[in-house]
Amino acid sequence: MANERIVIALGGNAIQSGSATAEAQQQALNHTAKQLIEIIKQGYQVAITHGNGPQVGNILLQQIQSHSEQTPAMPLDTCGAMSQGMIGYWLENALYGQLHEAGLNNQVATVVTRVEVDPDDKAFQQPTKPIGPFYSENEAKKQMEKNDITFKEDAGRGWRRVVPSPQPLRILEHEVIKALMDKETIVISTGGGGIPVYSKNEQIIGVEAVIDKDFASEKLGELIQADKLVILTEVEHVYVNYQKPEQKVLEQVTTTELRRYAEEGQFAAGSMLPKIEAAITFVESKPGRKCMITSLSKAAEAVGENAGTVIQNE
Ligand SMILES: Nc1ncnc2c1ncn2[C@@H]1O[C@H](COP(=O)(O)OP(=O)(O)O)[C@@H](O)[C@H]1O
Ligand SMILES: NC(=O)OP(=O)(O)O
Repeated sequence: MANERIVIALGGNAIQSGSATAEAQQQALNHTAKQLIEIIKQGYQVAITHGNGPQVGNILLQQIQSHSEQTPAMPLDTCGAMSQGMIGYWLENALYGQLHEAGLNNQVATVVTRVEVDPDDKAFQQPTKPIGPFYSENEAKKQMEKNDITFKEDAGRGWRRVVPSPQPLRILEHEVIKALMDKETIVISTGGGGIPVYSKNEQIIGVEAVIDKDFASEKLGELIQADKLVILTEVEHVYVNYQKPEQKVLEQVTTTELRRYAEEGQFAAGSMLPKIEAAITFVESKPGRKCMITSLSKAAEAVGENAGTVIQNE
């Protein structure tokens, strides 16, 4: 519906669906932009957020591999900022072409976004967020012995480096994002969950972590007074008994039902569970708010509640 404000959170496959080359990722984003245009055409004010797990991990690895006195390695928060700039740049280019083709004249802007976290968040004691490439168990264990870093198995897909993932508390740039949206600008922000920072003695200090982009997108949705949060991922729907013979699709579901399913352990930690938690928090933050979880190809239909899993209050 025209003039409704939505946050669209792009999952990993919207950016990298195969090779990690710049060319391949830009190609994936061209396809993504095409789908996003179908939503923009409907007249929504759109804020786009995105993940950065593969990209920030690769940037960090490049820092470590080419570290020297002349080319010192950058810390993880700075790598997060680099990933926001890189993906934002690619997506701006992709949207520019697609907007032009559709005869739309919206401006697009990427906002480097800092997100405040608690430096004492218990997440710093236990890294959980997978980033970068996948390794065999052997290779991961060798690297763990050599360096002071942690690897974990990631959803049956291989081993990945894990880093702390604190909760987002406040988005420092949310007023800027809102002001740009008021002027019909399509805003790309809060990339990779935002750059984790904390404040001390009036100073902003970056911390080495990667925030979950679904939690940060939810926070953004509340702060910019969005009507809908649209979480795009690989699957068209959320399911109960996922990948079991008795798998059941969820089309329209209330937060009460979702909470019950979550308690039953229906949603995998680190993949679907954060999306479910973000959806519940967003929908319950204000009457009338809705969240859709679906695939990129169903995004435009899901916004109109004609596809995907639609989560709402009773
Ligand atoms: N109950 C469930 N219903 C649907 N998908 C699920 C469920 N539990 C786990 N998943 C998995 O979660 C994945 C989405 O998480 P992930 O790949 O981490 O997200 P992102 O797209 O943000 O990178 C889906 O592709 C699916 O494989
Ligand atoms: N930061 C973040 O949540 O990235 P992914 O969605 O790519 O894991």
